[in-house]
This record gives sequence, structure tokens and C-alpha cells, in this order.
Amino acid sequence: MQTAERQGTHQLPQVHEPRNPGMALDMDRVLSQRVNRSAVERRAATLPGRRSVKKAHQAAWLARAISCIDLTTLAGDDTPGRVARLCAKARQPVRADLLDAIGLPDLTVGAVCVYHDMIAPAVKALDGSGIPVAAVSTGFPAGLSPFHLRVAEIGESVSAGASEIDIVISRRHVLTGDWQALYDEMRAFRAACGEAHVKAILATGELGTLTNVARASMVCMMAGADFIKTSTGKEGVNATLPVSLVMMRAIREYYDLTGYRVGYKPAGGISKAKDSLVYLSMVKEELGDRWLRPHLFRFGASSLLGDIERQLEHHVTGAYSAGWRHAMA
Ligand SMILES: O=C[C@H](O)COP(=O)(O)O
Repeated sequence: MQTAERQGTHQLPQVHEPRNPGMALDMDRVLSQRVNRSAVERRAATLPGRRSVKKAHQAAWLARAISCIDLTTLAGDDTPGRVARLCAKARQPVRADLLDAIGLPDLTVGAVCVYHDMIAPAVKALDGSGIPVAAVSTGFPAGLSPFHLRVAEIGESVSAGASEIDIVISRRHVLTGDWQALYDEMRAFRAACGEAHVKAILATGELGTLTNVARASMVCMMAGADFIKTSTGKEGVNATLPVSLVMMRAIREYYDLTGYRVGYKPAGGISKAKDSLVYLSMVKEELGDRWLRPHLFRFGASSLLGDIERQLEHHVTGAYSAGWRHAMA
């Protein structure tokens, strides 16, 4: 990273990013997506071993990871109290003395991500912070409720104050190769979001092949997705490096085709600081520095922040604290 970037996201100049308007469904382009699984897996396997994040810059990279977290709670026993505590963590993700030590006293996470009923407490708890509330929607996680209810759910969540909506696609449209149906569904979801940004959750662990992942990514971007996201966190297999490579390359191809930058959100099972650094270096290599900002990259994670805080504490004090001290996130 360059010197200015080592200061962390909050000192970076704001970049204006025009919103992806989508385009007509280009079936030839969709069907031309073909992925060689073993080549992708070989390339992905080389990533964790590479030391692309130098030790001296690690605190800055960890801070960058924090700024890109969608701090998430998606549990049946969520309460306004739990969400308020999570939002306090979102406002001040790391102990104040550690933030001062790394020179980023105003660091926050990228967003707080909750179910619909928890939007109101989250909006209240984040008032004045500028941190957006993201809501999972459209019958999350399976997406199998009646279509009109899924569309209506988006409207309800936007009215309740969510400015980001994480929709789930109908996996059956991918598994049956009905790309037109997937496109129409995604377009309707995008329209229902209005000004709120929409993240399309592909549930890649249920799509069967990496070729399907590439095609579904392309269709959702053509239909106007602001972000494509791997997983709900509830599938048997969630974010992986091979899937991320495929989705990032689809994002790059879409950018080359249209000039619009679509964001990327790996989600589910990312809980270690060192894994977050691998993802960041992958984004840097595959998409470039411009994507290393919260408006184009997020981690969907419920427990990653706790481990990053531990690593930052070690970086600043030379000692590790016990894991239980970071229980909330
Ligand atoms: O989108 C976010 C995921 O649901 C979080 O998954 P996680 O609990 O495995 O971090």
C-alpha cells in the first residue's frame, strides 16, 4: 500500500462511484462463462501462502478490513438489546487506546447487517454515526416465499430505514438454467430497492458448479446488482477462495464490458484476521486498489471483528488478550 493508504480508509479521498444501472440480458455473454475448476482451485491455493501483506503494514490492513465489515447478527433470538450492543461495537470496533495507537480514532465498520425486525433498533442505535443499516430480505435465507411477498419485504425494510438490502436469489433458476427468470427476478428486486443499494446473495454453496457461479454473477450484474455476495452464512459451504476468484473475475469482466464497478461481498465462515488479509490481497490483485474500500468491498461476518481486535492488540501491546474479552464480535 502507498503511504497515504497506510493511514487507513478514513483518510482516503472519497471516490465517486456511479451506480450500476444494469443492461439488457446478454445471453451469449452469460453462456460464454465457463470455469475450469481445477485451474481456479490451483490458483486459489497459492493465495494464503503468499506474503503480500508485509508485517509492518499489517495494522493498516487490519484496520482496512474492519472498515469493510458488515457487522452481522442473523439469529432467531436476536433482541433490540443485542443489536444495540452490536451497534455500539460498530461505532467503536476496537478499544479507544488501540485506535489512538494506530492513528485511526474514528474507525468504524462498513455497516450493520440484521433481519427486518431488527432494523428499527439498529437505525436508532446508529443515529448520527453515518453507518448504514443493511437488511437481509426476500425470504432470507432460502428465498422460497411467494414472489410478491419477497418484493414487498424489500419495500418494508427500506421504509424501516435500511439503506442496503441483501436479497437472496432463487437457486432453482440457476440450477435449471433459466437465466431470463433470474434476470427478471433480480431486476424486480433492484426496482423495489429504489435508492437503497442491493446486494445479490448467490448462495454459491448451492449452485452446483463454478460455471453456474460465474453465470449467475453475470446475470445479477446485468440486472443491476450493486454488489454480488457469496452466501447467506446458512449454507453448508459458504465463502471460499475459488468461488471468490470466479466472482471477482466476473466483476472485472463486467467492468470491462460496461465501465461500472460492482462490489464484492464474501460472507459466511470468515472469522480469522489472517483470512481477511488473504481476501484483501486477492481483491487488490484481481480488481485493484479502487475496490479496497467499503463502497466496493465488504466482509459479511459475525465473529471476524473479535479476532482482528485481538491481532491489533497484539500489534500495539505485544501481547494477546483472551478471546472471551471480544465475545460480542
Ligand atoms: O452475511 C453474513 C453471514 O451471515 C455471517 O456469517 P458468519 O456468522 O459465518 O460470520
